[in-house]
Amino acid sequence: MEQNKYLEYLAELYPTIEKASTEIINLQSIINLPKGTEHFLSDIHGEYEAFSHVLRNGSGAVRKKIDDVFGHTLGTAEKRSVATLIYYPREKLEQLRQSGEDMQNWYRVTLYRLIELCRVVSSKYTRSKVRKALPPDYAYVIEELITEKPELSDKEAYYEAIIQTILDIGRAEPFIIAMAELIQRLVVDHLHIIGDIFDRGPLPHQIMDCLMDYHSLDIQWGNHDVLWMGAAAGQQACIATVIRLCLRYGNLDILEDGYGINMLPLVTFTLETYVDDEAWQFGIKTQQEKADISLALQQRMHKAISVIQFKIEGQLASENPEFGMNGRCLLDQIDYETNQIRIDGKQYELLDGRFPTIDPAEPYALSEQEKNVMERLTRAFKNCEKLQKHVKFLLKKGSLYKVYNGNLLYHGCVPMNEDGSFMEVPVYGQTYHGKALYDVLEQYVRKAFFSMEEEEKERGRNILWFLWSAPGSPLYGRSKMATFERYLIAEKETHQELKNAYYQLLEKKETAEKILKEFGLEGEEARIINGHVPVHQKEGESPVKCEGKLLIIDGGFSRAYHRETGIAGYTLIYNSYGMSLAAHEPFETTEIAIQEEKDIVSHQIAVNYSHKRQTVGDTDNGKQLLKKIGELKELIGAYRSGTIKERGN
Ligand SMILES: O=P(O)(O)OC[C@H]1O[C@](O)(COP(=O)(O)O)[C@@H](O)[C@@H]1O
Ligand SMILES: [Mn+2]
Repeated sequence: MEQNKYLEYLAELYPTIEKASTEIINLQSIINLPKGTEHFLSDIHGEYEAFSHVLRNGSGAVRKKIDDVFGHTLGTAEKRSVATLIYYPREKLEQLRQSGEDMQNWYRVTLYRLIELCRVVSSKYTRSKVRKALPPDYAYVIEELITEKPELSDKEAYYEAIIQTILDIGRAEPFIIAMAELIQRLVVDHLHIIGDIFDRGPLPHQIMDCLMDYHSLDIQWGNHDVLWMGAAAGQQACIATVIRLCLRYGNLDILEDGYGINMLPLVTFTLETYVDDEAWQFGIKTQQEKADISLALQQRMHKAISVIQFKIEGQLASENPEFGMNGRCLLDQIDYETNQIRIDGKQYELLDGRFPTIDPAEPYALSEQEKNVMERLTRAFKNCEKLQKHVKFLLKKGSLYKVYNGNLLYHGCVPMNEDGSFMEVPVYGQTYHGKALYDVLEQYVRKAFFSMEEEEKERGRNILWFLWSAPGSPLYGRSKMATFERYLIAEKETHQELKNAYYQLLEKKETAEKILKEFGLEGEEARIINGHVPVHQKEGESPVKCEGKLLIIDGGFSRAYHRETGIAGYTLIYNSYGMSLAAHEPFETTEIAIQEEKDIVSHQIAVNYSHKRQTVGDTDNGKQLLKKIGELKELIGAYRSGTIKERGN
């Protein structure tokens, strides 16, 4: 009965045997095309320029196409020039014009080369998909140029006539730009962002704008992303932490200029409360003078907001004991007379004991002024249109994990015990592990934004904070976040954030197999793609774990971590021949990338490679299409057997 209803519904869309048959033929031809290229990036951390570069070069995928097409006919330098032109067409054209190049000749040669490339990169897609990707102004001409025309007897003359016209009417440059952008667009079919778009670097808002324009993507939230989502939802510990991190990295511009969130409430409060406090322990990492807020003042604001954060976090940790964050309740362990603190039974000297807003009798209570500051900031975050737009997008395209074409994608870990069993994590009165833990946490994230019940909304907001830094958080996966200790205690032993057992267990293949099974994946080809932890290439660490079943691709975009990792990091490409990791050199600036024609992909590591190309039929989308073909065949059967009548005229 149900099936019949479905066929009736399908009959509305394909009212005749002929229409249903045509659709089957169309779908079948898509299924036989090579699988589209997937591109995986993670841990971008506000580094817009480096991110944008890697997006443009497709982690080496554009260069690979250039090699395929121009193999021995172009030298390395020329290929590099073509690559830079495709990444930065406008800038490259400008540079050439100034260098005194014979432009007419260069236009002609370049147009031929780009057409050649466009033909190859578009051959993987159906005409209709390519058509949708074409820039409207040039759609018709480009389609003419890149489509094979066996019926033409003198193809050369035909193409030459079109190119000559483009040159004659002075449209070579916009045409070159359109072609370059089209190549970029077609080389990567789908993008995966495995978390941590925000914090540390200066331009996360521009990354978000760029992602919002991208043709096809999904996002697995990282702990830094949920932190910003929490702030947007009005969760005050998240708001304080977001501001603290912006101050720590000299990134107030993100808030003030990027999002238009005014820091005046915090500035006035700091000026009144921390007047003669140098706040030495709260230095700014990437020092940026701002016209209106001096470094000295930023440092004090940094202290002011940190103290607010410690207070709010202490309250939350004791109101939610099951979050396992009692270790964050440190303010009541301080002896305010002697400036000592007790942690795990040991006394430590505090590096800074001046806390003008802390009442030792009630150390977690915000002072009246602090309350006022937080109320104003909360309003500003909640009313910030741009931030709300970005977070809506994160909710729409994002999730805590994703199963895509046989791979499992997540930012942090699946919390485990040392014996390899999944860790039970309590969430509001019930415990969960593995996939169920991920699912319940994601539900709460969505409740924070969409629930109609204030209590559930509040729980959801607090889960965003939990996800940021709790030991049971799959996005964080460390025993504690030692923020207080790092600022205020010299002894390094207190700074230790122990990684969840997962990270040790990664050396064994069974770990990955167990996790994949938990998420419904099996077989040789299934893999976990993970972000979050930098790979220490300098010390010989490999991004390939669990005998190839798990790949850690911390993109290492974060400049602050280059010293530690030795290279900028890894990204991943999964095309129809298999998967390969791209290792990146640190990115300097866009200007240098253009001037010196630098690509920053240092080498590629094949993870698995096969000469038999995977087709769309092997992908999730392909399986859907195959299902649809099956249904259409049934529909045709129903037409033929007379159970369903053809309709229309
Ligand atoms: O380098 P910073 O700014 O001190 O940040 C360190 C903090 O960031 C964290 O590493 C979390 O960020 P990641 O998700 O990027 O690892 C914490 O574990 C640590 O306390
Ligand atoms: Mn992270």
